[in-house]
Amino acid sequence: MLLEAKNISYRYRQGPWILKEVTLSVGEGEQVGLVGPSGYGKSTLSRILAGYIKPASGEVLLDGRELPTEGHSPVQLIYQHPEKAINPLWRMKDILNEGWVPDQRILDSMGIEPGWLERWPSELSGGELQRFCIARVLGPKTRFLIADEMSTMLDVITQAQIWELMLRIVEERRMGLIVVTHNKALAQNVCTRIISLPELNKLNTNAGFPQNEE
Ligand SMILES: Nc1ncnc2c1ncn2[C@@H]1O[C@H](COP(=O)(O)OP(=O)(O)OP(=O)(O)O)[C@@H](O)[C@H]1O
Repeated sequence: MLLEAKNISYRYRQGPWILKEVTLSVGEGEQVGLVGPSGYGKSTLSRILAGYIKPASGEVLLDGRELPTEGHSPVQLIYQHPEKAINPLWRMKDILNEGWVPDQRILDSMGIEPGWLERWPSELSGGELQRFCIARVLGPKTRFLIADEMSTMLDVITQAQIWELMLRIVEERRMGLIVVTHNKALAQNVCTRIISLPELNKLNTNAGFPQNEE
Protein backbone atom coordinates (compact mmCIF):
# COMPACT_ATOMS: atom_id res chain seq x y z
CA MET A 1 0.00 0.00 0.00
CA LEU A 2 1.12 3.52 -0.74
CA LEU A 3 -0.02 6.79 0.83
CA GLU A 4 0.69 9.74 -1.44
CA ALA A 5 0.29 13.48 -1.16
CA LYS A 6 0.48 15.08 -4.59
CA ASN A 7 1.05 18.80 -5.10
CA ILE A 8 -0.73 19.77 -1.90
CA SER A 9 -1.34 23.49 -1.35
CA TYR A 10 -3.20 24.90 1.62
CA ARG A 11 -4.05 28.05 3.50
CA TYR A 12 -6.55 28.74 6.28
CA ARG A 13 -9.40 30.83 4.86
CA GLN A 14 -7.86 33.89 3.21
CA GLY A 15 -4.69 33.70 5.32
CA PRO A 16 -1.15 33.22 4.03
CA TRP A 17 -0.26 30.05 2.17
CA ILE A 18 1.06 27.39 4.55
CA LEU A 19 1.78 24.62 2.05
CA LYS A 20 2.62 24.99 -1.62
CA GLU A 21 2.79 21.98 -3.94
CA VAL A 22 4.01 19.54 -1.32
CA THR A 23 4.51 16.02 -2.67
CA LEU A 24 5.50 12.99 -0.64
CA SER A 25 4.79 9.29 -0.43
CA VAL A 26 5.03 6.68 2.29
CA GLY A 27 4.89 2.95 1.69
CA GLU A 28 3.52 0.24 3.99
CA GLY A 29 6.11 -0.87 6.52
CA GLU A 30 7.93 2.46 6.22
CA GLN A 31 8.59 4.65 9.26
CA VAL A 32 9.05 8.21 8.15
CA GLY A 33 9.91 11.25 10.29
CA LEU A 34 8.34 14.56 9.23
CA VAL A 35 10.41 17.37 10.69
CA GLY A 36 10.59 21.14 10.43
CA PRO A 37 10.47 24.21 12.65
CA SER A 38 7.36 25.26 14.54
CA GLY A 39 4.64 26.82 12.40
CA TYR A 40 5.84 25.35 9.09
CA GLY A 41 2.69 23.30 8.54
CA LYS A 42 3.52 19.81 9.83
CA SER A 43 0.23 19.44 11.72
CA THR A 44 -1.68 20.96 8.82
CA LEU A 45 -0.14 18.46 6.41
CA SER A 46 -0.89 15.64 8.88
CA ARG A 47 -4.56 16.61 8.98
CA ILE A 48 -4.66 16.74 5.18
CA LEU A 49 -3.00 13.31 4.92
CA ALA A 50 -5.56 11.86 7.33
CA GLY A 51 -8.41 13.39 5.32
CA TYR A 52 -9.56 15.72 8.14
CA ILE A 53 -9.18 18.81 5.98
CA LYS A 54 -9.26 19.20 2.22
CA PRO A 55 -6.34 20.84 0.43
CA ALA A 56 -6.97 23.94 -1.69
CA SER A 57 -5.36 21.99 -4.51
CA GLY A 58 -3.62 18.67 -4.91
CA GLU A 59 -4.76 15.25 -3.73
CA VAL A 60 -4.18 12.54 -1.15
CA LEU A 61 -4.26 9.03 -2.57
CA LEU A 62 -4.17 5.60 -0.99
CA ASP A 63 -3.07 3.08 -3.59
CA GLY A 64 -4.06 5.57 -6.27
CA ARG A 65 -7.56 6.21 -4.88
CA GLU A 66 -9.07 8.96 -2.76
CA LEU A 67 -9.38 8.23 0.96
CA PRO A 68 -12.76 6.78 1.95
CA THR A 69 -15.04 9.39 3.52
CA GLU A 70 -17.12 6.90 5.51
CA GLY A 71 -16.36 4.13 7.98
CA HIS A 72 -13.05 3.55 9.76
CA SER A 73 -10.35 5.39 7.82
CA PRO A 74 -7.26 3.32 7.01
CA VAL A 75 -5.22 6.48 7.71
CA GLN A 76 -5.39 7.43 11.39
CA LEU A 77 -4.02 10.50 13.10
CA ILE A 78 -2.87 10.70 16.70
CA TYR A 79 -3.06 14.32 17.75
CA GLN A 80 -0.77 16.28 19.95
CA HIS A 81 -3.82 17.25 22.06
CA PRO A 82 -5.93 14.16 22.91
CA GLU A 83 -8.74 16.22 24.42
CA LYS A 84 -9.46 17.57 20.91
CA ALA A 85 -9.75 14.05 19.49
CA ILE A 86 -12.36 12.57 21.80
CA ASN A 87 -16.04 13.02 22.49
CA PRO A 88 -16.28 14.56 25.99
CA LEU A 89 -19.76 13.08 26.40
CA TRP A 90 -18.62 9.46 26.10
CA ARG A 91 -17.15 7.27 28.81
CA MET A 92 -13.58 6.14 28.19
CA LYS A 93 -14.58 2.52 27.47
CA ASP A 94 -16.84 3.69 24.62
CA ILE A 95 -14.13 5.98 23.24
CA LEU A 96 -11.63 3.13 23.38
CA ASN A 97 -13.84 0.54 21.70
CA GLU A 98 -15.32 2.76 18.98
CA GLY A 99 -13.25 1.29 16.12
CA TRP A 100 -12.06 -2.02 17.55
CA VAL A 101 -11.66 -3.73 20.95
CA PRO A 102 -8.00 -3.73 22.00
CA ASP A 103 -6.94 -6.83 23.98
CA GLN A 104 -5.70 -6.78 27.56
CA ARG A 105 -2.05 -7.03 26.43
CA ILE A 106 -2.39 -3.69 24.66
CA LEU A 107 -4.19 -2.04 27.57
CA ASP A 108 -1.52 -3.27 29.98
CA SER A 109 1.33 -2.16 27.76
CA MET A 110 -0.26 1.26 27.42
CA GLY A 111 -0.61 1.45 31.18
CA ILE A 112 -4.38 1.87 30.92
CA GLU A 113 -5.83 1.02 34.33
CA PRO A 114 -9.11 -0.92 34.41
CA GLY A 115 -10.69 1.72 36.65
CA TRP A 116 -10.20 4.40 34.00
CA LEU A 117 -12.63 2.71 31.59
CA GLU A 118 -15.71 3.88 33.51
CA ARG A 119 -14.49 7.47 33.77
CA TRP A 120 -15.35 10.52 31.65
CA PRO A 121 -12.57 12.24 29.66
CA SER A 122 -12.59 15.22 32.03
CA GLU A 123 -11.58 12.86 34.86
CA LEU A 124 -8.24 11.86 33.28
CA SER A 125 -4.96 13.70 32.71
CA GLY A 126 -3.73 14.59 29.21
CA GLY A 127 -1.17 11.78 29.26
CA GLU A 128 -3.77 9.25 30.42
CA LEU A 129 -6.16 10.35 27.66
CA GLN A 130 -3.40 10.05 25.08
CA ARG A 131 -2.89 6.36 25.93
CA PHE A 132 -6.53 5.73 24.97
CA CYS A 133 -6.12 7.72 21.75
CA ILE A 134 -3.12 5.59 20.79
CA ALA A 135 -4.69 2.24 21.73
CA ARG A 136 -7.86 2.93 19.77
CA VAL A 137 -6.02 3.49 16.44
CA LEU A 138 -3.89 0.34 16.59
CA GLY A 139 -6.65 -1.86 15.17
CA PRO A 140 -6.34 -4.12 12.13
CA LYS A 141 -8.13 -1.71 9.78
CA THR A 142 -5.47 0.96 10.25
CA ARG A 143 -2.89 0.86 7.43
CA PHE A 144 -1.14 4.19 8.03
CA LEU A 145 -0.59 5.97 11.32
CA ILE A 146 0.36 9.61 11.66
CA ALA A 147 1.72 10.42 15.11
CA ASP A 148 1.78 14.21 15.54
CA GLU A 149 3.92 14.96 18.60
CA MET A 150 1.94 12.18 20.25
CA SER A 151 4.27 11.52 23.17
CA THR A 152 5.30 15.07 24.09
CA MET A 153 3.06 15.17 27.14
CA LEU A 154 4.15 11.82 28.56
CA ASP A 155 6.99 11.16 30.99
CA VAL A 156 10.13 9.55 29.58
CA ILE A 157 9.44 6.03 30.87
CA THR A 158 5.88 6.00 29.56
CA GLN A 159 7.07 7.43 26.23
CA ALA A 160 9.60 4.62 25.80
CA GLN A 161 7.03 1.97 26.76
CA ILE A 162 4.40 3.33 24.37
CA TRP A 163 6.79 3.73 21.44
CA GLU A 164 8.07 0.20 21.93
CA LEU A 165 4.55 -1.21 21.82
CA MET A 166 3.53 0.98 18.90
CA LEU A 167 6.55 0.04 16.82
CA ARG A 168 5.95 -3.64 17.54
CA ILE A 169 2.36 -3.41 16.32
CA VAL A 170 3.32 -1.23 13.35
CA GLU A 171 5.91 -3.82 12.31
CA GLU A 172 3.65 -6.84 12.95
CA ARG A 173 0.91 -5.35 10.76
CA ARG A 174 3.27 -3.69 8.25
CA MET A 175 1.59 -0.34 8.79
CA GLY A 176 3.14 2.82 7.41
CA LEU A 177 4.08 5.33 10.09
CA ILE A 178 4.64 9.08 9.88
CA VAL A 179 6.17 10.61 12.98
CA VAL A 180 5.85 14.38 13.37
CA THR A 181 8.29 15.56 15.99
CA HIS A 182 10.76 18.25 17.06
CA ASN A 183 12.72 15.55 18.86
CA LYS A 184 15.55 14.62 16.51
CA ALA A 185 16.70 11.74 18.71
CA LEU A 186 13.21 10.24 18.64
CA ALA A 187 12.99 10.62 14.84
CA GLN A 188 16.38 8.97 14.40
CA ASN A 189 15.53 6.11 16.76
CA VAL A 190 12.10 5.39 15.41
CA CYS A 191 12.30 6.23 11.69
CA THR A 192 13.94 4.69 8.67
CA ARG A 193 13.65 7.91 6.63
CA ILE A 194 13.41 11.58 7.57
CA ILE A 195 11.57 14.17 5.47
CA SER A 196 12.15 17.88 6.04
CA LEU A 197 8.90 19.73 5.31
CA PRO A 198 10.61 23.08 4.52
CA GLU A 199 12.59 21.30 1.80
CA LEU A 200 9.43 19.92 0.20
CA ASN A 201 7.44 23.14 0.50
CA LYS A 202 7.71 25.24 -2.67
CA LEU A 203 6.55 28.19 -0.58
CA ASN A 204 10.02 28.36 0.90
CA THR A 205 11.49 29.41 -2.41
CA ASN A 206 9.41 32.64 -2.14
CA ALA A 207 11.06 35.75 -0.71
CA GLY A 208 9.81 36.74 2.70
CA PHE A 209 9.01 33.30 4.07
CA PRO A 210 11.14 32.48 7.12
CA GLN A 211 13.93 30.05 6.33
CA ASN A 212 15.48 29.67 9.80
CA GLU A 213 15.95 26.17 11.11
CA GLU A 214 15.33 25.73 14.84
N1 LIG B 1 -7.09 26.62 12.46
C1 LIG B 1 -6.18 27.51 12.01
N2 LIG B 1 -6.56 28.71 11.51
C2 LIG B 1 -5.66 29.59 11.04
N3 LIG B 1 -4.32 29.38 11.03
C3 LIG B 1 -3.89 28.21 11.54
C4 LIG B 1 -4.78 27.21 12.04
N4 LIG B 1 -4.03 26.15 12.47
C5 LIG B 1 -2.75 26.48 12.22
N5 LIG B 1 -2.65 27.69 11.67
C6 LIG B 1 -1.43 28.38 11.24
O1 LIG B 1 -0.85 27.58 10.22
C7 LIG B 1 0.58 27.57 10.34
C8 LIG B 1 1.07 26.12 10.39
O2 LIG B 1 0.59 25.55 11.60
P1 LIG B 1 0.86 24.02 11.97
O3 LIG B 1 0.21 23.75 13.28
O4 LIG B 1 0.48 23.18 10.82
O5 LIG B 1 2.47 24.03 12.09
P2 LIG B 1 3.45 22.97 12.78
O6 LIG B 1 4.64 22.88 11.88
O7 LIG B 1 2.72 21.71 13.07
O8 LIG B 1 3.82 23.72 14.13
P3 LIG B 1 4.27 23.12 15.56
O9 LIG B 1 5.57 22.42 15.31
O10 LIG B 1 4.41 24.37 16.40
O11 LIG B 1 3.17 22.21 16.03
C9 LIG B 1 0.91 28.40 11.57
O12 LIG B 1 1.32 29.68 11.15
C10 LIG B 1 -0.39 28.45 12.34
O13 LIG B 1 -0.50 29.65 13.06
